[in-house]
Amino acid sequence: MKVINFAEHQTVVNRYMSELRDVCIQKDRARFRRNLERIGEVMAYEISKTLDYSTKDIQTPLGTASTQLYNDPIVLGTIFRAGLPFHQGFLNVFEEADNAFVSAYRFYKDKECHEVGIHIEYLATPDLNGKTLIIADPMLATGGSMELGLKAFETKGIPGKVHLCSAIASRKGVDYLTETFKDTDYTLWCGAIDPELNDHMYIVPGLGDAGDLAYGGKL
Ligand SMILES: O=c1cc[nH]c(=O)[nH]1
Repeated sequence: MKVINFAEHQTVVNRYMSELRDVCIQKDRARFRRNLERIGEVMAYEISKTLDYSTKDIQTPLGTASTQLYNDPIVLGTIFRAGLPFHQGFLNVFEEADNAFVSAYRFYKDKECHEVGIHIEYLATPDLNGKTLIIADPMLATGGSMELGLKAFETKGIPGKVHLCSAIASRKGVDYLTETFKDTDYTLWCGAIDPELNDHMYIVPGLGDAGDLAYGGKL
């Protein structure tokens, strides 16, 4: 598996990332969602460079223009709920794509929120056989929900190509997925890779709870 870290490059993505993380700016929910969307748009553009293209002739009012168009049948997969605005960014770019959804939530062994696992409940996906699957999961903490989300999707067909996308990943999550998918040609795209996970499996410095920041608190 190949890992791409946008934070290693001097691009506008770093500005979107800093706004997501900034404890004052992130209070503006609409802006928080839009920044996740914008990172999705840039990642989608970068992924478009890896697709398979063929030459097509386009009839204009004045003649014929020859152009390179991609052939990949794209499916955009997302993990509820924080994945939704990130997913929208990919869909803005690959607007003809099919879509797949899975719900994953953490369950805890005690009131102090010590995590024991991730539970998959809802799954809605088209046939994935031979498709180019792009999974949007903005916070890659342990890597568990990305792995389980992919496994859940794979019950509906084996994709030809897989792109795993996160806005912020932890070093531990990246190492876990790199080991788990070491014999694959998957690509993991990260807006940044942060050094730590705290006792509650939140990424540090991270940004907090992406789902709550995008959509408000939950019970
Ligand atoms: O830091 C984290 C980790 C997982 N999910 C989040 O929203 N934040």
